[in-house]
Amino acid sequence: MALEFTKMQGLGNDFVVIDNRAATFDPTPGHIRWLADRRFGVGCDQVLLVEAAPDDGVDFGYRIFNADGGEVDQCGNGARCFARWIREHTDFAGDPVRVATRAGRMALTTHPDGQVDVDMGEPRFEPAAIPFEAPERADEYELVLEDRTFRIGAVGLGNPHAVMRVEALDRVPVATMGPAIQALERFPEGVNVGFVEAHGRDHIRLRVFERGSGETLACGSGACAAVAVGRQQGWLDGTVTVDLPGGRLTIHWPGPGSPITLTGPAKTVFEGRIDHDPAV
Ligand SMILES: N[C@@H](CCC[C@H](N)C(=O)O)C(=O)O
Repeated sequence: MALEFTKMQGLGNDFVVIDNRAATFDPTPGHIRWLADRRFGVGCDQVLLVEAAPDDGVDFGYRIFNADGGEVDQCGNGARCFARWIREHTDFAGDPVRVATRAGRMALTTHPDGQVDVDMGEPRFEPAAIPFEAPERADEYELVLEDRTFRIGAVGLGNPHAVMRVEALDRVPVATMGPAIQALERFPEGVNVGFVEAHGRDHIRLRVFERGSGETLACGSGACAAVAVGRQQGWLDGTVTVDLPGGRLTIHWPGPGSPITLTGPAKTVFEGRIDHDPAV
């Protein structure tokens, strides 16, 4: 088996994108881990499949796999790359591009300057919708890690997020705290963990330790999660500039009852073809 792919990135969160509209690729977790492997495969944080539309209400289907092989429901930076891939590889001219994911439907709007807007739907704060184990919905929850208590916000963006506000982002041990929070049984489907340093009401710095991929240079749904939690807790406004290690996103959330949108770049790095490793 040989696979044609496009390598793409959104602020350094990188993707192997495969045209699967003809449904010829039925990946196992082993296939995904091989494609995502930076030494034995292509290398990426997530593998994205472009699929045929499952019904008349959308233009395409969109499947997402983390580097560890697990299929997940949402990827904001991936959605921007997905929209750019559609513009570069098909003659589809509809605007926005409407896609179906396991998390629901998304609308993706491409701009001539390379920026893409993603409608990520309404943030969900009910614990069952995240999912997160808590006796009742709250703006803040306490988490105990090795006898220390930390305060987090929890939110669902089609995928689960924990958000911790910190004073000094560069001093946070993201590589150990991220996995420790992910391992808590209170997140039955795992969680993406964001650490946020606020600079006023309209600007934050953010690092995200992603479920299934580790710390990435940027996480679109994580940026939406950080802004949704900050707005819900009352320390952020409705339009926020988010600086991640890989670059800048703009997030807009008017508040409850409205969808949250993210805007940022998406780029093709190269096109390639990889022969199937018979050991996979
Ligand atoms: N990088 C993504 C999120 C990808 C999925 C995530 N790791 C999960 O398991 O939910 C983004 O930009 O949103």
